[in-house]
Amino acid sequence: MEQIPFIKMHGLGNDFVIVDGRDSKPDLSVAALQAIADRHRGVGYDQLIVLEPTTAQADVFMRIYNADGSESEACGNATRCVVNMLMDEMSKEAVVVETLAGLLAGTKDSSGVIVVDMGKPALDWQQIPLSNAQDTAHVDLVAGPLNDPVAVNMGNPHAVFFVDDAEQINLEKWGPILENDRIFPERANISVASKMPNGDFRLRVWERGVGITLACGSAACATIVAANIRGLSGPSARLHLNGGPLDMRIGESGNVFMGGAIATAFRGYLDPTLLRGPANG
Ligand SMILES: N[C@H](CCC[C@H](N)C(=O)O)C(=O)O
Repeated sequence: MEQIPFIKMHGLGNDFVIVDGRDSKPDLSVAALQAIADRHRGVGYDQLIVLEPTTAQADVFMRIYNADGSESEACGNATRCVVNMLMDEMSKEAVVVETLAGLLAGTKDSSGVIVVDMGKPALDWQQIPLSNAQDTAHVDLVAGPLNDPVAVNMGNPHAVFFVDDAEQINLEKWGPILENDRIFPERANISVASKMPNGDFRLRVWERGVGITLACGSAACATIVAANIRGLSGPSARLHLNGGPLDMRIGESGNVFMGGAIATAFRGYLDPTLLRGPANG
């Protein structure tokens, strides 16, 4: 029976099963991805990451699956985990990760924090994508207490709603409704953000294909971009996610940089029964 080794890492509790497919690519069906994601019967993850060989000017290609088995183009927290892993493995000071969204460079800052360059946001309505022509700085979308989001593509689609108090929003209710709104033909990651008295932001995220997570790096990128567009912040801010803080900065080039904690939780093997899909009962 095939034994697939994995490493479990997380960025602020946004957790990843990372499989090294650089020598041989694992064959993971949607059923297997969902079975592995099950936190009771499987391993549990927000995203499953497969490292693959790269042909570009990069050190690795990173494929990203959500817990529902769908594929995503970008994942900020997993990029930081993979950068850290490859810096150790390759004894490099900086690592370039290729994703469906492009090449992302990561390195360690002077205090040991992994910082990745998440690239430039895309802000045209076709690039989000939205289903019709809209000003992405003020999207015509309402759900309960939420309205007037900023839409940002950071490789993947995001909608950011600024509210008085993000804690008060019933994200379990409105997240899935907005994720699947017809205005988002590829669905979207849904963020609610509120500015704190000290100029930081509180950010809660309903992730496309997952649900509420403890942190979402690409949503943090979308939020600093959205806050900057709305004049709510300058080019940098600290965002407080459920799992902890991310330090965000829009560089002079327009690229978005993100730094924060990551950790390795454990290593193991995917049980072959999981690879066949969900167990009965
Ligand atoms: N947790 C990830 C985002 C996953 C995005 C995914 N949910 C999607 O775009 O479908 C992050 O740190 O950026």
